[in-house]
Amino acid sequence: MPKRIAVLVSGNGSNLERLIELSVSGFIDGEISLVISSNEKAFALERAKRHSIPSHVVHYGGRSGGDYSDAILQIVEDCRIDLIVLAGFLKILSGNIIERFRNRIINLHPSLIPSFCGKGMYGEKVHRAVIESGVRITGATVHFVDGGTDTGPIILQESVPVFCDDSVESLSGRVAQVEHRLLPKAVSLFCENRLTVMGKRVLITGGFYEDSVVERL
Ligand SMILES: Nc1nc2c(c(=O)[nH]1)N[C@@H](CN(C=O)c1ccc(C(=O)N[C@@H](CCC(=O)O)C(=O)O)cc1)CN2
Ligand SMILES: NCC(=O)N[C@@H]1O[C@H](COP(=O)([O-])[O-])[C@@H](O)[C@H]1O
Repeated sequence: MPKRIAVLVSGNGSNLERLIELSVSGFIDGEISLVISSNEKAFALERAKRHSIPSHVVHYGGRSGGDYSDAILQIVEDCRIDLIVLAGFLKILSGNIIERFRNRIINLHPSLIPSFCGKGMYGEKVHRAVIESGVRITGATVHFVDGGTDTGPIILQESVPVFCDDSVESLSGRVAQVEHRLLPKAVSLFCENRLTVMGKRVLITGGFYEDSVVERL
């Protein structure tokens, strides 16, 4: 039975678009069943509408983090969601949803965690910090979500070079190209039940990513 996937967004939705495309093509053995946005003006909502995917806007509205997260939990449980994907979602989840969806919430972050992450580090702020730091390598990370911010077990990462003449726009565009491959791959592995969390590590089994003795021979 294909997994039912909810994608949580706050902005443009280019990663949502890729997940929809690769779900429809069959690369992802799952259905994008629901989109939830924290921002009523998110273009990602237009993308959901164009693909006839049900969507909700859950306004933060000064609620506590736990109350806000509970509002989202109610919606995803009513929709029988199996996997929650945070694709540019800018609110920190907390409380019951973290436990009820332990190792079933995947987040995309535009750096190589544990660098350039945590509270206040999102979107262009990440790329600006990377450029200003002078590092020569950045990248993208897909990880499971826990009660902390960008602290959950890492599923996949891929590096991206930082060029000396990079702007926030040029760097974010290069990282986005990697994100548009990395996130669907992680979602696809989840839907194929190939991810096993052991402490802070994620084991990928049953194929190309398998970290097995055979592959080391
Ligand atoms: N429990 C978790 N919730 C979320 C995580 C997570 O790792 N654990 N990841 C974020 C996504 N994210 C980084 O990948 C992230 C998003 C937003 C922020 C942040 O500082 N947000 C501001 C508010 C921004 C706004 O509303 O415009 C804040 O909380 O003050 C940091 C990291 C999604 N949820
Ligand atoms: N810390 C969270 C964060 O910064 N997420 C980032 O928001 C962008 C969403 O793009 P999209 O709306 O086009 O998918 C992506 O680059 C994603 O890594």
